[in-house]
Amino acid sequence: MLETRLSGVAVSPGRASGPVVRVAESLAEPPRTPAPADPAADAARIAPAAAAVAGRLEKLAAAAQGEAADILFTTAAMANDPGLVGEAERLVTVEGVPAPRAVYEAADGFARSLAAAGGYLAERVRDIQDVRDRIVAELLGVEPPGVPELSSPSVLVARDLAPADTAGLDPAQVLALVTEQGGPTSHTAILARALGIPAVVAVRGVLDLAAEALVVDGDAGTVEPADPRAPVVAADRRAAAEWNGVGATADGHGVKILGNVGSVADARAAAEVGAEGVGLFRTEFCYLDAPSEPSVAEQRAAYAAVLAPFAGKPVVVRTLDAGADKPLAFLAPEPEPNPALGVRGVRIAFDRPEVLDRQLEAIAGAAADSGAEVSVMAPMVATAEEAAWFTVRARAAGIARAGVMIEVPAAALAAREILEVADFVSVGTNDLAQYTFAADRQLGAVAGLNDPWQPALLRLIALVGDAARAAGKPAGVCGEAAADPRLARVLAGLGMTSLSMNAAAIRPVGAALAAATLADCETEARLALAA
Ligand SMILES: C=C(OP(=O)(O)O)C(=O)O
Ligand SMILES: [Mg+2]
Repeated sequence: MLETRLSGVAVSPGRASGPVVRVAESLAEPPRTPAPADPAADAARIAPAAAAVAGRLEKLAAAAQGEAADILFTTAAMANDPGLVGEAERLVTVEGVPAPRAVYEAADGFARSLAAAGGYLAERVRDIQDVRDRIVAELLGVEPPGVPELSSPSVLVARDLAPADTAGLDPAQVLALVTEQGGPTSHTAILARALGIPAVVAVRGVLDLAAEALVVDGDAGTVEPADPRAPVVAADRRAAAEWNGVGATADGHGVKILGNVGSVADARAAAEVGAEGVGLFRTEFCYLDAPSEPSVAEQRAAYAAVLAPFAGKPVVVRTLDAGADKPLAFLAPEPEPNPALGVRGVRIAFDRPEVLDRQLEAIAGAAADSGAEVSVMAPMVATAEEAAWFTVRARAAGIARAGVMIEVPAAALAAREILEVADFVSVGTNDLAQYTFAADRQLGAVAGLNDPWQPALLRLIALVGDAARAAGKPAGVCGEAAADPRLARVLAGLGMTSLSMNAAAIRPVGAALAAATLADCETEARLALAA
């Protein structure tokens, strides 16, 4: 066991320790060559590999409960499907394809048929891909990729995790999350915070650490080996700060304290700790796994459920921000060399306005159903023309208040013109930092640049604050910068009128603002701008 303490970037608070479970690397597509020397013998390996995978899944299913058990039993049955095994064997014996590749191709054929069938069957595509990867891994004698089923509370260690994997984690079983890559504003980090799982990202060398157990400090950003025999320690997830629930400075200057949400659980958590509304509802988080576009009725019901805890309160619903690190299967663009600079966010809507119009219709319906005071905003707007295009469409859908996010430097520089057409703006500091510093928010190696205290970023936010004051319209921050209690005061000093954050940050940020006057905030802002 190495006696090393490793450092990374703390992204989700809390301290926890326990046994390590590693997330296996994703498998490369198996090659079609060389052809097997003895096709009959190679084909004969497939059925036992499939049976072994099915057996393990059945064992997990027997230990699980409810929906998880049903899903595992169904997946086990897929692994043993004679159609799948038979087609893979045929590819080996008739076409001379090596067994791992044959399983890969046979499963993909099934996946395509399921996708074409649509509806419930299309939702099984991921399951068949999971089965495919497990059988291929079995044939290759390696660990299957993805997050393993956890039978007891564990610390997960991964190179990186997809947002869909993180969203599916069970906070009762995942004590903490450590990744070797990833940045503080990556969506995996955001989801870990929302789930209340302590997390440290960009921990160089953690994959080489041979420790059986780890202590993870999500406040200090450190990871160190623990005694594997020591009892498991789960983080205390209660927010401690005192706050009276009214977003304001000590001298009564109002700054709304709002929640960032992506699910019903997030919305309930934000309402419980006293969020005054929602400043960012990431609608795409509802559909990270969806194989096809949800209908208007489905979207309306999903959004209404998230809005329900905020009846009578302001809620900002962001239209789908698909692309880059949040791919949605039904809005996949043509392959691009630089997805973060490509067709993502509102840019997808320019090509496919009907998808946006259906979403706006669903949002208007959900507003009526829930009684929340709903506004909409568009992600990744770059110019005032784009802002005008969006607000016209939103109003045509019957949504009275329409704003845009400021997350591209060009939009911060054009904030005055944008506020001539939009009712409000909200600064997405995660992307604004990424694009200002040309530093990928998912990359641990450049995490230092994606630091919202950087004066260059704060100067852009100051421009937005000035434009909002001049226009007499609201400007908020809904990026992760708003969740830092000290930075929250700086943002208020720069003219931001609302701050939106994960549930765990609401009380500490509310308390930090209440402890300073507006003049204090402005002084802190001046110091930070000049740092
Ligand atoms: C809030 C933001 O949007 P997201 O993190 O979802 O990209 C942001 O970019 O700061
Ligand atoms: Mg963004």
